[in-house]
Amino acid sequence: MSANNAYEVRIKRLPGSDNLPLPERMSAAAAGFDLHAANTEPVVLAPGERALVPTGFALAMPVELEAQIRPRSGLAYKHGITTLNSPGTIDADYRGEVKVLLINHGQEAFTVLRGERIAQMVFQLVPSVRLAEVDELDDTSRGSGGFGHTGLAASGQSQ
Ligand SMILES: O=c1ccn([C@H]2C[C@H](O)[C@@H](COP(=O)(O)OP(=O)(O)OP(=O)(O)O)O2)c(=O)[nH]1
Ligand SMILES: [Mg+2]
Repeated sequence: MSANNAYEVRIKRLPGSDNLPLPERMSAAAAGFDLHAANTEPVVLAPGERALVPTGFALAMPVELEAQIRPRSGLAYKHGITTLNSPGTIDADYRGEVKVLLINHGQEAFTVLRGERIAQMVFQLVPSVRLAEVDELDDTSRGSGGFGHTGLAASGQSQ
């Protein structure tokens, strides 16, 4: 953390993206930085189609962080445009261009124009974890029940 209590994430504009805004928070306490599309030509997504849209930047963040690429609800609600691999994962050691995998779940074709805010990037802490292999796991009341298991005994129907 830096002096003002913020993690410093380095961001580098890639060639050709000088005139694009960097990712930006649209309100003071927004969780996400909106990402601008860096495609030079319009990208047309027919219903059901997907495309990897460039953003024009690369990152170097502290190892304890990841960045998640999440959909914008407005695009999802109005046009059925979302991120296919939601949330996308940007690893701390990734130095390539951040890209957004969009899919059109709507009924109409959608055109992605350069500069448009297509998704948002949320930074998250990733705890340091080490897997320890064992022969037996401790018991719990849930045990191996899952996938709608709770409530089955009472109603005969999962919820
Ligand atoms: O929405 C995304 C998801 C991933 N990436 C980049 C950053 C990430 O660090 C890398 C790998 O992503 P992921 O681990 O999700 O993909 P993979 O299919 O497992 O590829 P790899 O074998 O390269 O890890 O691709 C993006 O730019 N946008
Ligand atoms: Mg991977």
